[in-house]
Amino acid sequence: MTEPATEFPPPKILTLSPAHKPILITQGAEGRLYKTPSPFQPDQFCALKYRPPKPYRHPILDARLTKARISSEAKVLDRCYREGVPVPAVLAKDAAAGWMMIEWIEGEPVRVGINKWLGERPEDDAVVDHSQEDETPLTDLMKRIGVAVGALHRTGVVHGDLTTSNMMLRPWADDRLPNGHGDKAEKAKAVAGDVVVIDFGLAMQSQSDEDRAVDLYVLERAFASTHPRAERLFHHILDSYREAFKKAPGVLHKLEDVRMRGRKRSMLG
Ligand SMILES: Nc1ncnc2c1ncn2[C@@H]1O[C@H](COP(=O)(O)OP(=O)(O)OP(=O)(O)O)[C@@H](O)[C@H]1O
Repeated sequence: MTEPATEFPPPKILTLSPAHKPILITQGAEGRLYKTPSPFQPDQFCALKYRPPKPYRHPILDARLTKARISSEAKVLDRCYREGVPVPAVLAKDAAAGWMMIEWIEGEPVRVGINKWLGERPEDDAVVDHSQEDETPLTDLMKRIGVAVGALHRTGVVHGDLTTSNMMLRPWADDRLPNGHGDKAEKAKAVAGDVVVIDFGLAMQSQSDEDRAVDLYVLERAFASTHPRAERLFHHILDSYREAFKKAPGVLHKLEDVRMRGRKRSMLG
């Protein structure tokens, strides 16, 4: 079998220091993500997002598209970072060469944290008795997600692909972590941490309620299919979004229409 990493060579920037071997983290249809020591602080890591040339595309068109996509993603990230939205900082970029270097976010995707919390529960949430369960750590995480999305929309950015895989849980320092041992404490630790939004490959600048509502709808649908056993808690995300973002009422009103259209579409097949 061909080793995927050798199909396309890594970008030149990653070959300059032979002592630092980049680690290929993911390889998607469009790009690859490497973890590599930061050239600015060698005791820290950074993430290098690379869009290799596509041999099936016309080279001039391909170069233009790659440059535009990297530039646009870096621009949106920069804007969010400057305005205090929790996203990775952009450290360097060479859009023409198809890469940007961003801050490495420690921790796991929110998807993994929520699934650890949910553990081995039956898929049919209705059969579970939640009355005896303290769900505060999980609902607190949902509220942090709503605050992060509210902050994003406040800066005039819509993400385009909000899912719990495109959010990381950056670990808290020990003194902020839930105390104790045993299953309950372990579950609480799984959903602890700051929410950092990643993957702005489909993001755009927009102030429209409709675009923001679609962003929330995408998250709602992704959440329901990734975490069906926590679907009844999704409203906590919307509640905290409403508190975090002044223009939320208009967006949430639009969300009703977007849902309606979604239902009609799925009825028509
Ligand atoms: N800054 C980061 N720090 C740590 N891990 C990251 C970071 N950015 C991305 N990752 C990890 O790499 C994975 C892929 O990253 P990302 O979603 O940005 O790339 P992609 O899906 O290939 O992008 P695109 O959808 O734009 O083609 C993420 O799911 C996450 O696990």
